[in-house]
Amino acid sequence: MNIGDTSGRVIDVTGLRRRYGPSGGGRKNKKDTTAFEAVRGIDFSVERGELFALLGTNGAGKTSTLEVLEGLAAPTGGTVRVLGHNPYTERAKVRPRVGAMLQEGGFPAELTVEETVRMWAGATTGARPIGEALATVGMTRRKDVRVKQLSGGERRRLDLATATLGRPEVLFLDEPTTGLDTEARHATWELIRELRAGGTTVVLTTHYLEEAQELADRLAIMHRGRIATAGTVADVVATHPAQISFELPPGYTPDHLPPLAALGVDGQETVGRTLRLQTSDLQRAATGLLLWARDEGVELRGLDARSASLEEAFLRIAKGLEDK
Ligand SMILES: Nc1ncnc2c1ncn2[C@@H]1O[C@H](COP(=O)(O)OP(=O)(O)OP(=O)(O)O)[C@@H](O)[C@H]1O
Repeated sequence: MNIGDTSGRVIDVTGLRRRYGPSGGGRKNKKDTTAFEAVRGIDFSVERGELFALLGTNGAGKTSTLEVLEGLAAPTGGTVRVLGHNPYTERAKVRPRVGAMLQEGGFPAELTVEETVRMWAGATTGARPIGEALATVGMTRRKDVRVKQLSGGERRRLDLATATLGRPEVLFLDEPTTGLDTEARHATWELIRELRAGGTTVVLTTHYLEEAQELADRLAIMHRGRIATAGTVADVVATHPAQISFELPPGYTPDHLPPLAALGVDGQETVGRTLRLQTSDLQRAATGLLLWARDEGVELRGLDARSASLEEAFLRIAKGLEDK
């Protein structure tokens, strides 16, 4: 029995695979006999009202995943449920309840912004008023401009206006702020936060780690078709070491320091006079070093102690997997 979406889980992805080429979908070129598996068995779920971010290197498989969730492509393996339904075979049940902002909106170039939104509203169940849709994305003053005359950032805003027109329960955003200037990016974040506060479940892909850090309740980092790590920002960051760096005092070498392993230091490197220490116990290592410096009566110039950032975690994951 299909019970629809009564639980808190709005999206359920199990063992998802997507292949392009002869035995999958994708390329139309019949001479092309190469197959490529862009998504290689991934699992994740998204709870109602959550914002889930898919991060990853170029070509990691984010868009390929999102297209399956949006019902635009069938998986070549695994199962996907959106609001309790198969988004591909039961598209008619799912489509009215979701909004999608694709990487390329592809609106008719000759229509004005307002005409575009009106046309879209005609095909959207329970569309919000056109004026409101334009106002939310800050496009009211640009309503009479033709699509072909819009800047890249303005097109993204128009994409967002149409994606949110039907007040969707689930919103898919593929790189929503790519090409936006800083102000427009922050305005878009604000809008996404408002939608989320109103109960919309959001899945977004992004290349901006700051965006994921700002918005995501949970995230997954994809690399070459697989999920390398997933969790809250804090979970992902916690699996990577914190760093302490400082200049060695004049006349000192690393050998003068207290035994670093006993302070919880797992790794170290020296660049010129600067020593960089990695630790999974930042407080213990920092306290030990500071006490040592006080007892020695030396100054640790340029002292910097901080947890890993999402960016560092991301780079380590990408690099670590690249090396394998
Ligand atoms: N129609 C297609 N035919 C063949 N290969 C494809 C097709 N579309 C995508 N791919 C390949 O699948 C892989 C994943 O692409 P996808 O667009 O899902 O990655 P992505 O994580 O969204 O990347 P980006 O961040 O660069 O947008 C890439 O190697 C890409 O070249």
